[in-house]
Amino acid sequence: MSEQPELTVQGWGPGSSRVATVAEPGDAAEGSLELTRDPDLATALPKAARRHLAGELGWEPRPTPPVAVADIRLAPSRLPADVHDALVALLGADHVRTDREARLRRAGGKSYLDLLRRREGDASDAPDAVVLPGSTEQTAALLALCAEHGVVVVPFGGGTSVVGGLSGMDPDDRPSLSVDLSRMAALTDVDVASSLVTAGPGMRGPALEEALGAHGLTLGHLPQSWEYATLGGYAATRSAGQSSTGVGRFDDLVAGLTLATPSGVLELGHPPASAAGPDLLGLALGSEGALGIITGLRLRVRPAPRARLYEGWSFRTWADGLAGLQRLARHDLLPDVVRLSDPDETRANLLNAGGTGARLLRGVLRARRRGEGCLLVVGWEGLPQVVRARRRAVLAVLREHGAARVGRRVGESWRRHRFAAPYLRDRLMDAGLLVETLETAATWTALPAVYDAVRTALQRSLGRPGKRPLLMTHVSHGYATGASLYVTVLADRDDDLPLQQWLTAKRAATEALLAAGGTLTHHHAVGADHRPWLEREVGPLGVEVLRAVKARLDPQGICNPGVLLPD
Ligand SMILES: Cc1cc2nc3c(=O)[nH]c(=O)nc-3n(C[C@H](O)[C@H](O)[C@H](O)COP(=O)(O)OP(=O)(O)OC[C@H]3O[C@@H](n4cnc5c(N)ncnc54)[C@H](O)[C@@H]3O)c2cc1C
Repeated sequence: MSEQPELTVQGWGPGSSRVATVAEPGDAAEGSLELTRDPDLATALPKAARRHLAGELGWEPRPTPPVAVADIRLAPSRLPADVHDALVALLGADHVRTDREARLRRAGGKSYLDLLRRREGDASDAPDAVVLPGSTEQTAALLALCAEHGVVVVPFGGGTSVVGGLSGMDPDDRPSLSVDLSRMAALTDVDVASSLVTAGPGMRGPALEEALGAHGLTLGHLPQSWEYATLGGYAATRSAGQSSTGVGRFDDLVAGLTLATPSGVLELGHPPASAAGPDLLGLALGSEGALGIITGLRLRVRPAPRARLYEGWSFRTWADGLAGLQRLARHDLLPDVVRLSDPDETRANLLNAGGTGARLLRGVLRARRRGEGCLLVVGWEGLPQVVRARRRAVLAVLREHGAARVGRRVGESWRRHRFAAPYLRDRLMDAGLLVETLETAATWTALPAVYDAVRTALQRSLGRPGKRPLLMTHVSHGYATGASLYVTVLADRDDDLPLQQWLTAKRAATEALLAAGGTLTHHHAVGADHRPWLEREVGPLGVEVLRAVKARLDPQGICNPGVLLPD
């Protein structure tokens, strides 16, 4: 694995045209996947897809490039000199940075709103300084120092938050530090017999998988942000990956962790299992830096898969697809990867894919006398005989629900391109588009209503005479009790009020999905953006309990005060 570059300030991937080489777990024998960052939309998106988008959205492609990075406005650092000197004494001068580049790179995350701000030249949410502790002890001392001086700390993992988790907002407007965890990024212990490993919070997915590969192990957590996101970030946001239906959400993969807080260090989690009171580990998972900083993780790993099989199926309708998945879920037959696209996403993906693969697929669908329908990608990983047996059990159920098999090429193509979409987003934003995603989860019973409610709300909010949004939805994580819904939204951008346009649409969608029985978030976390609705999910007493825990661990309220808890 080549060294992973830093994310560019205004988009996804590094600034250069060559993007990291991505070797997925188990890829060694087949060679690795290399993503390239297309310089413009014309090469990134096939002509048919551009035409389709323009027709669907009422969008006129137009150049809307970001301002030059050199022109991004950055206020002078407000870090008091005595705190700066104390930090240098604690961490060393190399690990306390107030330079423009360091601060800009840790300004906010990668939501559409974050990118809009950075593209418009606004970095008012940048930290006053960036510090890089190298151990739990240094992190604990750093927190004590910041608590004493009233300096806000915002843990920074990969910087891929899409819910404003790194905005550093503080009601008291105190100076803020971005605590970059990239120095704590090593695999420090491997216990093969117990399927447990210990790793630093700043380790990214590719580095972890490479290190585990040497021991014949894998974690198997593969969110779309896998190239950049970190283990600490996954735990702090309760992330879910593309194989989470099979391997579990990140929550399920954490056996224990170390949480440094201004009041001391907590060691949480006792594998394999414990009944010693309520599980305090659950308090740290999803705490988004508001209770302290995760400085180490014990993770549950598994043997690297010996076989991997991905394939595509086609349902005639969304309802058929949901019914098929529900049936599989109830009988504990769901594959490791399950991704059911609605008709709009299926059509867009077929156009976007272009090339021979997509032509072949369209041919297969025509031959089977179906429209584009709803594409289902399924994948199994593990021992060859187990993969074969699990697959056999699924095929019969899919066929009973009217699904037609469209082949392995489709599944393999999805697998190989599954990290590419964020690169395309930059190009779409360059051409005047609003591009954002949102997600929720609901029981199988409520899922159809949640789907309809979100679509209606977004269509109403973003529709204008001659213009309408394109809403592409998929189910990506299945449970016995329900599934997640993930919506990609494209619309012609309002060039005058772009932030307002999305804030209004997002508010409408959130109200609609909550009213229909969806959860506030399935895997992106609360951050700053979802804070106003947390009480709707956990109740007023639930918010009070969280506040009480925060008051005990962080009495000065310096730990990421802008996230999780409502004002
Ligand atoms: C293109 C794209 C695709 C994405 N795909 C997925 C996906 O498939 N699945 C998914 O779940 N999410 C996805 N996300 C969201 C994001 O990647 C996840 O939330 C991820 O877990 C964040 O990890 P990070 O290391 O980048 O954390 P950051 O963005 O750096 O931080 C996220 C939050 O956690 C806090 N934090 C970070 N590290 C620590 C720590 N060590 N201790 C305490 N708090 C900490 C931060 O302060 C912040 O509030 C995607 C985002 C993008 C931009």
